[in-house]
Amino acid sequence: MIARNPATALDGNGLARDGRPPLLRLLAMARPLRGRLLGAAAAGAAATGCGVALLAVSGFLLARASQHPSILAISVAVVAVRALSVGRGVFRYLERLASHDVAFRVLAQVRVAIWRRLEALAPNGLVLFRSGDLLARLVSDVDATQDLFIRGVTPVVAAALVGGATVAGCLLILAPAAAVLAAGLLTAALVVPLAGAAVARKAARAAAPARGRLAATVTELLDGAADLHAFGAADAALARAEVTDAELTRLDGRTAAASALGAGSMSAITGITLWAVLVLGVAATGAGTLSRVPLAVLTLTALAAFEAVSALPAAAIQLGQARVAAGRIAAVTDAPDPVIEPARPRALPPGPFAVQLRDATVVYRPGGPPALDRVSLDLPPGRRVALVGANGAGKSTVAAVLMRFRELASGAALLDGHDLAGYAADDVRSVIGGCPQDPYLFAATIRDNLRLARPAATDEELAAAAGRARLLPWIESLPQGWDTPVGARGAAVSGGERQRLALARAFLADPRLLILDEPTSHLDPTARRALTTDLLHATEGRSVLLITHELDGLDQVDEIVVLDHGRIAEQGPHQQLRRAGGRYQRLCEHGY
Ligand SMILES: Nc1ncnc2c1ncn2[C@@H]1O[C@H](COP(=O)(O)OP(=O)(O)OP(=O)(O)O)[C@@H](O)[C@H]1O
Repeated sequence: MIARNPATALDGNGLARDGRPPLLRLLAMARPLRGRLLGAAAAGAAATGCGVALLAVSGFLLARASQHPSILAISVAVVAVRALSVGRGVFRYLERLASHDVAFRVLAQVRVAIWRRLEALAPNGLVLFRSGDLLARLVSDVDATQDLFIRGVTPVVAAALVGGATVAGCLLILAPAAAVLAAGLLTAALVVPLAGAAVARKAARAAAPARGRLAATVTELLDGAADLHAFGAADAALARAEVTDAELTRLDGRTAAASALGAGSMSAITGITLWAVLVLGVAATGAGTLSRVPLAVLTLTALAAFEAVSALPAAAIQLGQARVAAGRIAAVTDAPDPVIEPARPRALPPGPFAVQLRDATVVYRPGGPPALDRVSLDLPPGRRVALVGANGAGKSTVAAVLMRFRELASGAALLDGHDLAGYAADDVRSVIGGCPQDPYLFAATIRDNLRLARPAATDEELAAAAGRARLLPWIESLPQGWDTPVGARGAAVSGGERQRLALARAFLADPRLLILDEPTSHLDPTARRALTTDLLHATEGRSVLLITHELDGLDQVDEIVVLDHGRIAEQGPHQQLRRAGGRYQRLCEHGY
């Protein structure tokens, strides 16, 4: 029989959207690990029980020893003290081991679930989140939810079992004292934690978003450092980060005050209860209904009983924070799908295919103007089409639709005559893709950045792709050649080299329909013309959609489509549009 690995046996869909509160959904993820969680609770209760029993037996031993009995009369108690001391340590260790094991396994699953969701949402579904805030959700919010398993389950079970058993034990010694102890324990276990959580609730609700804001602000400060310095805006941006930091410190201060209040109230309730138990016990001893040894046992047992509930006020506050964190995680996992995956995806056609848009309409904001308004476009195999138009005309939106990053509001997108939405998004992106408008270079070597497109690419294939992007002589001239690091976001290479690296990456991926979204942006006019000439040369005979503001060289493409405010203003070959007296002619002659 194959052993089931509890980590992989977890319910990976536990985070899926449903009607339950986010914290309960997290708890449900631990369902396959409930045996461990129960074991942790049992071990926690045993450890706390050993602690209470240890003090009770010690009380008995001390009081009985003062009466100078024979060693035989106390030998059982001596052995019990040793066993309970060892037992307390061993059970506490087992409890920590099991509860942390459950917590970390669930946390790992939550992180994977969030990451999968981020993958599905990127890039269009993530525009509502700041990247630093997403990082805070992925790291600190997920960390905060571990308290659900470590402090939210075991201490509560231990407090209920051990508190109840202790009161029952005391009932056998002195009923009124047991009643007082029960009242003290209930106040400490319910009133103090609930009051502490209520005081900290507002701070807990505000602290996690503030932590996300601070992470986002710091990330943006680092990413935009050069621009902030260039515009003399660094001090103002730093001041904004300091305001968020001060707010977070104030909120953490409130949480700490609530914790301190809880700890102080706990000590006060313990002292008052103990004093009352002692008064009742001494009175009973004076009345002759209680002897001295049970009095010592009763008093020390009452003192030890509070150990069972001492962790609850802090646990209640931390559970409040875990609840907020779980809500922030759910906001990511519940974010609406930018595209709907088909239940039974269609297989991709084996050979060349045509791609078409039919009256395609895209609306980004409900009620807002369409970014694409009934656009129809034909991209037959082997045809090179250029998409031109002013900023905001909708060119990148066409690319987003074709790569299944964006759903249509109406109309159709077809691949090989079938609805694009019937294919799995990943399948579509394996055959339609290329170079995004703002390509990302990782802080890795040139080789690794290119291999991103095809991890198994051989050195010859890498060299061929780099050659097509006219990069090879430059790479070979570098002292470290292919192993040259490009820096974070390609900061250690020039804008033109960055563009060509992105282009080489697109050539290496070699999708059947190559979409190049402004591959010459950020370049000077000479470099722009050179790169356009190179890429038109390198893509001869292939299916290409070239989105560009660079009109030089467009006489080489088969068709030019001019977009204006989301609509096709005109389309046709360069020679025809160049003298048609329309938008394209104006763009060529006046640049607007
Ligand atoms: N994620 C988004 N959310 C809301 N509106 C968006 C989003 N992306 C684009 N838009 C809007 O849709 C319209 C078309 O944008 P798009 O990026 O397709 O234009 P473009 O022609 O590629 O522009 P550019 O030449 O500047 O890259 C613009 O008005 C833009 O503000």
